[in-house]
Amino acid sequence: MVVLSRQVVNEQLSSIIKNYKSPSSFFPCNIPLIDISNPESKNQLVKACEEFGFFKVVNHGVPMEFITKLELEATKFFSSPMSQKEKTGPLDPFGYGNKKIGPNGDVGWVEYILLSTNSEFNYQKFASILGVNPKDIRDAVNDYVLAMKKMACEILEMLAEGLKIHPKNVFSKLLMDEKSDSLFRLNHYPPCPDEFQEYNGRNLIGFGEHTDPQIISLLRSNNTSGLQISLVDGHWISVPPDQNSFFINVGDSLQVMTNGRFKSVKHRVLANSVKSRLSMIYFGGPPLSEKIAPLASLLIKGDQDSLYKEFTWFEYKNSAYKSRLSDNRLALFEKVV
Ligand SMILES: C=C1C[C@]23C[C@H]1CC[C@H]2[C@@]12CCC[C@@](C)(C(=O)O1)[C@H]2[C@@H]3C(=O)O
Ligand SMILES: O=C(O)CCC(=O)C(=O)O
Ligand SMILES: [Fe+2]
Repeated sequence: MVVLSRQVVNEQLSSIIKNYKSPSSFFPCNIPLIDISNPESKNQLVKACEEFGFFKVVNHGVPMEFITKLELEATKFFSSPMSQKEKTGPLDPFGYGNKKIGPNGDVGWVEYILLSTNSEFNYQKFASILGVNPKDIRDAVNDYVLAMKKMACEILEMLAEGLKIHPKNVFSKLLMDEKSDSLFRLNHYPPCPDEFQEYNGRNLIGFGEHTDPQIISLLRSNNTSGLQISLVDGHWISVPPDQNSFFINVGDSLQVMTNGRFKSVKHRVLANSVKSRLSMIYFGGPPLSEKIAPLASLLIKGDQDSLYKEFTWFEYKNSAYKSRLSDNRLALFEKVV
């Protein structure tokens, strides 16, 4: 990162700290660990989505080469001068972002690249500014995103089978659709200097608490800690990093499609004082026109009413972009009983 004047940094920090609400407590907890190469793990997957909305996946079959190649390109990008990185922005809504998250005043100790997996993002511009071979970064993102889509679909099909829903592609077809509104994000959390870490005697927020609006998110990070998930009782637990595994979380849309049976997990990232954290996240989303509603088969079986009003992904996304990061975005769409 470029060296900023102390005044600028202090202003940004006090803004980040102002947004910091809940105290950080660390509870030992076993995060579900799932071997997706074993077809028997379907029930475990369902249980993890019901209890936590979060789990760790091993034996994922994603070639290590895809991961390391993208990590290398991302590291090159984030270590280039700020003036160059800023040329790839501003976020519109895709491109480079620094400290500002979303359009409504949220901030964090993070810089990132946000891409649509479909739109023709201008890799050429991106790469020529960096002075790297455009093909390298484009290929690295494409290979990686394709592998994420495949894994996300495998997991969603196992979940449908675990829930005994037919056909098993009810969820995965939304990601397979050529109009699927999926995103890809590279987050870089620079080490946060000690004197700032201890500011107010609290940990600084890298990425504030939120739920992901999409169907499912697949996260891979380097070996730096920081990610925390919130348990139903409101306690935060730290997720030990593991660069060889993937962390999956249920998004708001999947919570709705399962009529609240699966939980969209609240999560956040704390800044680390020593090491930088690099994470790559694939957000699997439906086409804009898709109606997001509980699956009929889940309602009939349980003889239950839908907990949610009807809405399309377009409507939900618009509403999400009007919200603050920590807002309960689904609240607006819950039926009042
Ligand atoms: C305040 C914000 C910032 C949002 C939109 C809105 C509410 C939720 C945020 C996220 C969270 C998940 C990834 C992301 C890309 C998404 O789809 O929703 C984020 C997006 C952004 O970082 O722009
Ligand atoms: O960067 C991370 O580790 C998680 C960030 C996150 O939750 C997000 O971008 O939605
Ligand atoms: Fe997230």
